[in-house]
Amino acid sequence: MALRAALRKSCALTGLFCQLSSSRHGRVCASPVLVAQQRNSSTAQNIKLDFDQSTGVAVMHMQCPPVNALSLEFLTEICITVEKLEMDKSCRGLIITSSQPKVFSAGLDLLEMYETSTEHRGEFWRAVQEMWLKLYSSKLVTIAAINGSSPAGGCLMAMTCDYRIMADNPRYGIGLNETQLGMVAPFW
Ligand SMILES: CCCCCCCCCCCCC/C=C/C(=O)SCCNC(=O)CCNC(=O)[C@H](O)C(C)(C)COP(=O)(O)OP(=O)(O)OC[C@H]1O[C@@H](n2cnc3c(N)ncnc32)[C@H](O)[C@@H]1OP(=O)(O)O
Repeated sequence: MALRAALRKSCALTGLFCQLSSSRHGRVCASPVLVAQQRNSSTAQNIKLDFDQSTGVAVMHMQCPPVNALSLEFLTEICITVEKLEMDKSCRGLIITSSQPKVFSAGLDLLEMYETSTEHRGEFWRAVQEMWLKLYSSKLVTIAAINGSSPAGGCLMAMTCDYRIMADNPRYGIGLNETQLGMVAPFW
């Protein structure tokens, strides 16, 4: 409850709620650094992280153009970001959202599965597993602020958060479409 009260007070979250409600109708892996300041912001390759120490709430903006497709590198970056936040005792909550217009995440990066080696696909699917397990088992309160379409792996990511809030726009879809794609998630 205390955290939720803090969340309500958070300017970051207020901004996000405004954003959500008003919207009706070759990569290098780098990790963000948290420094002890009242409010700080850091940018990695595909993630912009805003952390407000007074509320303990971090906002992770996914900015992996064009559609936040979850590549091996991006999945790794997400995991490292969550791990770093978990190690910071002043961080209690994490909001995940997108900087890309109209899309929260297009799900798994299809190019990781097309004409790649068996070894690569194994590594990729293990990273998928690690990402959702990390979010699902995180001690942080996690919220997906879904400000765009979120098919397949994007939906998985949202499902593994504690709470989901989605922009009210009929153009934004969410759900698992693996059957349509003829895809079966492998044994890990
Ligand atoms: C809580 C417990 C949980 C337990 C869970 C247990 C485990 C369960 C296992 C679950 C397994 C999950 C498996 C997941 C699989 C996947 O995620 S496969 C990927 C599926 N994704 C899609 O089918 C999405 C396809 N994309 C779209 O529908 C649209 O692109 C969009 C996201 C709605 C955006 O539309 P729009 O804004 O019109 O952009 P586009 O022009 O369509 O696309 C822009 C460029 O982006 C490229 N792109 C789109 N999606 C992907 C992708 N997924 N990977 C790679 N690239 C993608 C697209 O090709 C365009 O590229 P260019 O043509 O070069 O511009």
